[in-house]
Amino acid sequence: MSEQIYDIIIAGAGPAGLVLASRLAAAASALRILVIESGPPTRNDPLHTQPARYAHHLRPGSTTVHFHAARPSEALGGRAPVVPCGRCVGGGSSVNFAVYTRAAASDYDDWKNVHGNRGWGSRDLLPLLRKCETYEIAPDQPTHGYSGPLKVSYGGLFTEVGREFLEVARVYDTTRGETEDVNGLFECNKYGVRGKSTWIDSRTGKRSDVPHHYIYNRDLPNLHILSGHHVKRVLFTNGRASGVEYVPNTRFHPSAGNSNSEPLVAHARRLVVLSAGALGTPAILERSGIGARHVLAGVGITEPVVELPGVGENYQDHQVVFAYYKAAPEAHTLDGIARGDEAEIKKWSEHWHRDGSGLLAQNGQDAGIKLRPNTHDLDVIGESFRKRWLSYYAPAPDKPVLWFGVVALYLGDRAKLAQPADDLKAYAVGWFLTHPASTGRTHITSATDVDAPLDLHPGFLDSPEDMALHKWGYKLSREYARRMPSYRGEVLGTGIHPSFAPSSLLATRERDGPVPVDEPEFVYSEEDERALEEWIKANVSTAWHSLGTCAMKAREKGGVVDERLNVYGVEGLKIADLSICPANVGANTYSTAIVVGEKAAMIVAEDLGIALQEEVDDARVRARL
Ligand SMILES: Cc1cc2nc3c(=O)[nH]c(=O)nc-3n(C[C@H](O)[C@H](O)[C@H](O)COP(=O)(O)OP(=O)(O)OC[C@H]3O[C@@H](n4cnc5c(N)ncnc54)[C@H](O)[C@@H]3O)c2cc1C
Repeated sequence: MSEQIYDIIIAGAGPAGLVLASRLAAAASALRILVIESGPPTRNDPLHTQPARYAHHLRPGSTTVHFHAARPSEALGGRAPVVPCGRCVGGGSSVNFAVYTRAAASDYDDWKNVHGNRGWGSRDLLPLLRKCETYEIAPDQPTHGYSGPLKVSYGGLFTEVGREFLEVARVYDTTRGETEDVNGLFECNKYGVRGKSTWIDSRTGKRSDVPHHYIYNRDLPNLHILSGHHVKRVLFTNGRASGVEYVPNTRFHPSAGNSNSEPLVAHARRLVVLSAGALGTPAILERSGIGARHVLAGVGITEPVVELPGVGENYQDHQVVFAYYKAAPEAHTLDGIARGDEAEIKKWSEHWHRDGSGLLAQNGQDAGIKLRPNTHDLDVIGESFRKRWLSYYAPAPDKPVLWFGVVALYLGDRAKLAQPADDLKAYAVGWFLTHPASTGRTHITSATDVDAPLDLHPGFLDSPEDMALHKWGYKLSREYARRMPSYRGEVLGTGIHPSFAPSSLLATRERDGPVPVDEPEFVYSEEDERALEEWIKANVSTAWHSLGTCAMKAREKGGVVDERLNVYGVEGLKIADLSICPANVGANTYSTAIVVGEKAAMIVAEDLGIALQEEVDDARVRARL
């Protein structure tokens, strides 16, 4: 058995774990830090650095994403959803869609005031939200940063469907108005004047992932990243985390035998941090004997190290649905790149290499709104949502109810297409629930086998008010999409839209172009409503935003960590990833993962008595703004 000694061991190289590792390694050269990551390295690989290549990572057989199959769900009509998570150096930050959105201030304020975590309110986290970013979009915005490692821009090309979505909104929805900054934290329900921003560098067209901007570009000799290895469990000596057991990932080390082989050991003199994400971290804790007694007993651990019933509970996600429409042949979409069309990739690579522009420097998601219902919308949504609206949303005017917007590609199953043509150009008008009422859980099924599937129930649609919001989302989607000049009818195929009766006006048909913006809205019969519900059950899926499974709240309320990220009941063990979120955030989750990493770095630095370095202003960026 090989043994190694470090000061700090971090399990998982996702964005939160790597931000933490980078900040600490830069601040104290004497600290020896080891990060152990299940997946492969990502350095200078265009599949990671070119933002538009994200669909590649979601293909079957992907080596950079792990597909967690959940158990069949009654609320989904017996369907078993799949939750993919990034599994590579950078975690989700290296494979995600690079959509830049930020939570509502009140989301973080809830973490502080409702869940009792001092230091985690919006005013506490704002300096960290600024510290991580360089906002290339506009100068002097009060909540944005201008010297952080991660660049934020509009990307390399404004798609037709993005522009058209906003043009339709200006005429079709005159109630909400526009704003310069949809991500300023303190307001929502307005359309961005230029659309949506991205985690993309405007100068190079590169993805703003964490490895290339916090790790690979820095000289950190005291930081070692061991990729291709799974952390199996945490080791304890007299109630203190003293190291980890880990095994080679047989996918990258086939000669290592199986994942049950004799584990390797790394010792931590000062701290072990779990940063394996909302599905990885609770699994490591449970394999280490920390969790609910009945869950641990179920896998043969009869003597828990610490009994913490909250481990793996409180799972949350955003429940996304996409409704697809055919786009005009001349519209720019990411379909060719997503299909791996070499000529298309070569063409756009030339732009990308030349000046960071074009479709490869894009994510196809350049228009949308963080939406709240008005009085009329509340009537459309119906009574099942009213109570949640009054108790949760009405008192917090900065909280959206849906993210609603356009995505310039067909991301669905090609086997469902009526005509799986290679020249299909499509766009979705899709939505996700920003704070679904439904929650779920995840637990291990083996105490020893790191490759054993999880017992995962994400809980999609378990609460009826979530269904009501999805139905509203679809109704809006059809109305926006068919008014856009690039519209050429719905994408036809099996289950791509609800099975409305052929006599219904809503039935999908071949169409040549858009309807006038003042076209009357569709009216849904009871039969249409039923067809829509069945379709939502069949199509709602993860928004790839898992969180909350080791919540930061009081132990007696199911909490797993305290506000200093310490796991209850042991010493020397912290968690730094999205599993700590006590409640959801109304936005895509990358920015929150980075902020958790930045906050964890502050907390650990305070604990160890070291000073973190500040970011130095990038004068070149300032000159360009
Ligand atoms: C396909 C996809 C698209 C997304 N799109 C967007 C988007 O456009 N915008 C946005 O804001 N957010 C997006 N997200 C979400 C965002 O990327 C995640 O919320 C974020 O990455 C979570 O960060 P994390 O640090 O909590 O964990 P993760 O990113 O999940 O990282 C955890 C890491 O730990 C590793 N790990 C797990 N178990 C072990 C183990 N036992 N041993 C060692 N290593 C382990 C994993 O391999 C992984 O690399 C997307 C995510 C995905 C997957």
